[in-house]
Amino acid sequence: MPLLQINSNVAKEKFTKEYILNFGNVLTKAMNKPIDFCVIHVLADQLMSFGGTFEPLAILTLSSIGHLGVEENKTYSNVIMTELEKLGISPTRVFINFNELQPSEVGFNKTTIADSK
Ligand SMILES: O=C(O)c1cc2cc(O)c(O)cc2[nH]1
Repeated sequence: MPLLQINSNVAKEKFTKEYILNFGNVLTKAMNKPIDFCVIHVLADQLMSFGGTFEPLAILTLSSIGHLGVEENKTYSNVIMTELEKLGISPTRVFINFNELQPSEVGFNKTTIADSK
């Protein structure tokens, strides 16, 4: 659990392995899910503008089987944007799309998560 995709115009060098691993630990703790199936995919150095400027920004998708919701997503938004602030990305220049998935909608190990639990 879960899949966090980060698209950003910030330099790839800023997304160190240590930073990414810590991000996963902080996020999975907040989501109360094990880190076992957690994937963090960073697409850095992207050519992106926001509001007519090229100041640091990030657009994210958080996909998860369960554990998302109206109140929960506010907490995850806080946690995620706090981590991104460490790289100089203002919370006013971040959007997160929350994507709730069914176990049958995620393929894994030649079947789906629905069958592998
Ligand atoms: O919630 C999970 O455990 C979960 C969903 C999901 C979707 C995905 O595309 C992945 O690569 C990992 C993953 N984990």
